[in-house]
Amino acid sequence: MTAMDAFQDHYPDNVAHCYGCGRLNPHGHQIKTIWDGDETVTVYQPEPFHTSVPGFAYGGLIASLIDCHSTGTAAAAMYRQEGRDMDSLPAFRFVTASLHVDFLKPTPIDAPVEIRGRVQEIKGRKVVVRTEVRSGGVLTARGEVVAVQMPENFGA
Ligand SMILES: CCCCCCCC(=O)SCCNC(=O)CCNC(=O)[C@H](O)C(C)(C)COP(=O)(O)OP(=O)(O)OC[C@H]1O[C@@H](n2cnc3c(N)ncnc32)[C@H](O)[C@@H]1OP(=O)(O)O
Repeated sequence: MTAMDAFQDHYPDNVAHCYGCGRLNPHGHQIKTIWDGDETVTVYQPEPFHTSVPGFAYGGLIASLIDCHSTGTAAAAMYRQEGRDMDSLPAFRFVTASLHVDFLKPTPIDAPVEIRGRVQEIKGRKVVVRTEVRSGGVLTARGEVVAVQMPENFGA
């Protein structure tokens, strides 16, 4: 994997349909996340239809970006910890067990949103990721996600 490869570009097809991060979902956000040193970065341009109060992004969009940025970060961190390429098998795929968001300021809709994440903890199948959301360099939201490796029998 090169520095500019997005984590989501390596998701196996059968788990690449997520509304937030699946590259195979034409209606979804299709976010792209990369490493920047020990941090992970996603940059996303909201669309006009993501409006909450006119001029500002809907909080659910911000939560969704934090969510999928963090599950992607969790997977990438596990590969990194094991010194494995993201295309190697078995694949690490994470789902959200817990999503916490603090909305600090309104997030403008007409500028790119930058989400930066850091891994706080890796324990067994669990990865805790903390994120900060900025627009124009201004911190507008913080998030914390508990991501858990998707069980074989997910949904059973
Ligand atoms: C795969 C590519 C798509 C990417 C998806 C993008 C994000 C999504 O929208 S995913 C969809 C939304 N999420 C879901 O539907 C998940 C539904 N929940 C589940 O399936 C299960 O509860 C699941 C898998 C999260 C955890 O269940 P299970 O595998 O039995 O976990 P379990 O063994 O109990 O716990 C593992 C660890 O996680 C912790 N944990 C589990 N649930 C939570 C929670 N809600 N809050 C905090 N911690 C939790 C446990 O405490 C444990 O930690 P520790 O080892 O420190 O004790």
